[in-house]
Amino acid sequence: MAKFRIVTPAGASFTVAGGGYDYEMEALNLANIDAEIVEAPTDTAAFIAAARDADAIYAKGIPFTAEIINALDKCKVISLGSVGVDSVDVKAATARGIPVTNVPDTFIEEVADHCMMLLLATFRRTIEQDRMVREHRWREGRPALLQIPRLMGQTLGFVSFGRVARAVARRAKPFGLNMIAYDPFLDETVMIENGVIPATLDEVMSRSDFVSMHAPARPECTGMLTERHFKQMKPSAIFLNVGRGPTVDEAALIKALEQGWMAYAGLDVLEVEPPSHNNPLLKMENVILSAHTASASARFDEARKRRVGAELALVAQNKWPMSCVNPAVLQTTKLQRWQPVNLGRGPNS
Ligand SMILES: NC(=O)c1ccc[n+]([C@@H]2O[C@H](COP(=O)([O-])OP(=O)(O)OC[C@H]3O[C@@H](n4cnc5c(N)ncnc54)[C@H](O)[C@@H]3O)[C@@H](O)[C@H]2O)c1
Ligand SMILES: O=C(O)[C@H](O)COP(=O)(O)O
Repeated sequence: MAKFRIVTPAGASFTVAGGGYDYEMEALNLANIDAEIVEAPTDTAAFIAAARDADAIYAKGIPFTAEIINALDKCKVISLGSVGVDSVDVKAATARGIPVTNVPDTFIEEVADHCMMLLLATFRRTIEQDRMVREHRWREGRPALLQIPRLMGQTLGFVSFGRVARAVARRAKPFGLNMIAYDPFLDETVMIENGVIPATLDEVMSRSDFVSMHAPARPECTGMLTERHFKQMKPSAIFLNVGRGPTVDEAALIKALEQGWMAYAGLDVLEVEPPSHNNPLLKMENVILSAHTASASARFDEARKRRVGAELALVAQNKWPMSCVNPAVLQTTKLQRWQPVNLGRGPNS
């Protein structure tokens, strides 16, 4: 019998250490799948030539456009090792009846930790304090620090209240933060059960001391927060983003920080990554940045690779994958439903 052929872009290994160990292949081997993972050139034409007869695509490194997806003759699944599915044209995959999988549960806790780190570091002015000591300006900045309010009783507002935001809310609760959230696709009872009061987007922007952005990079969320929204913020408020850069109009965010419409920002994600040398955010004192590394931990690389391997193994056995972002297509594939079934994050991810 022919091997189950998985095609992936060459050299697109993940940046955080996995020791180069083939966890995906181990997962496939454990399921007794006779599979091969073939690395294909990243140039579109060459990739298509190599991937045309693939049984599965392991998507990473390059954008999976409609051009690539429409050229796949017998692909049964496109699997991603990330939560965000913005690198795949899911609409095109759905039109071709190809399920797209992601890794929704593997590193939520790390991202939530990172968000809390940015919240505390921006609020308590960690970078300035560190610099003050190293530059022998012991307690020089103290008058400014004495303006910092008490964290307890401040309001944390979430834009989108998915898995990461809920994990942040669990961490923020013992700090005594009041919490509100805007999420048009989520049942309000989920917010209430998580200690968060449902609100409109305008209320989140205007009432929060921290606005934490978690919207997915769906086309309708691109540039979702604009100048109008930033103008609504309290001048003392802090903006956090561990979601996706393009969900924010970055020029408007820069203007807001320059004009004092808000006080500070903590950003793990940017509109263009890595940023250009002349991105003004890189020079701003009231910004803390990280390099889209919120998910990084010793566990994350292994966990997401094992999960990708498990999804590919299921499809190789003609079974439904566990986390499908376009679950409607499963009904039309030849893949079999099995128990327990988790339809994943559904159409709003
Ligand atoms: N910085 C990182 O390393 C990192 C790590 C993980 C996830 N992410 C990003 O964070 C995003 C959120 O992750 P998650 O695990 O919480 O996702 P999730 O799918 O659990 O939650 C997404 C939420 O967004 C809501 N939503 C959908 N469309 C919306 C809209 N138009 N307006 C407002 N809300 C809308 C959904 O109802 C859902 O509750 C991901 O899409 C991913 O891009 C970044
Ligand atoms: O969406 C995610 O899972 C994180 O942002 C990490 O994604 P990446 O590995 O594609 O950067």
